[in-house]
Amino acid sequence: MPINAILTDIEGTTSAVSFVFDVLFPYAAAHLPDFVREHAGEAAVAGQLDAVRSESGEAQADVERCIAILLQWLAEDRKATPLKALQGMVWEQGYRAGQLKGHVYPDAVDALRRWKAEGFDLYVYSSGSIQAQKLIFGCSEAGDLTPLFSGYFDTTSGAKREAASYARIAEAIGLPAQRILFLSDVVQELDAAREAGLQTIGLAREGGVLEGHETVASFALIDPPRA
Ligand SMILES: CSCCC(=O)C(=O)COP(=O)(O)O
Ligand SMILES: [Mg+2]
Repeated sequence: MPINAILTDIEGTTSAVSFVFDVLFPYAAAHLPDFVREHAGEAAVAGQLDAVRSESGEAQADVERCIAILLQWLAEDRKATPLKALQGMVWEQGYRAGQLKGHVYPDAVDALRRWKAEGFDLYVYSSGSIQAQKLIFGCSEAGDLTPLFSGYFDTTSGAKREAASYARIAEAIGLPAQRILFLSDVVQELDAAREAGLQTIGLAREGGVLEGHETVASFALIDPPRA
């Protein structure tokens, strides 16, 4: 079945896991506490702190307690939407200051450019917030890659291991699910996407197989089904 659109994960797929774990997460851990203290009175941050209170079940948590909860979630790599939103805000400062540059594998850059030129519509689905997605591609080592993408999806569309999230995304894209190819390095995400009807290819950059899915080590080896 030919596809019209490609939906890609970021961490472990277009970009190195080590960039997220060794650069982005430590940057957030170092700067998030002061960022939250400085901006806690502003609506965008205050709203996320309310979401932290709600998701943690600690309705009375003050700003310092919210920071402690956020740092705990960060250490656990919990894909909590308020943490992800605040990380995006903190990383924005790092990218704007030139302290961060987004890592995107050269094979991913080449393939995304080629697929876009061929007429495929490209989308991103990551647990990182949409702001964080635009930053990693917009301030990447390969320059501004955001003109390649037609849309971005994050955990506000649902969790990445749930089929309903992919059904929601297909509806938002406006294509039948089977016309969308999803790329990821996590088998549970590929399983969920397939359950929703999307086509799937796994990325195993260190080699190996993502059980039940066609698996490649590089975007250079992906040949999207064409009409
Ligand atoms: C948008 S870059 C930061 C990635 C991130 O915060 C994360 O949790 C990775 O999630 P993914 O769904 O891309 O594996
Ligand atoms: Mg991933």
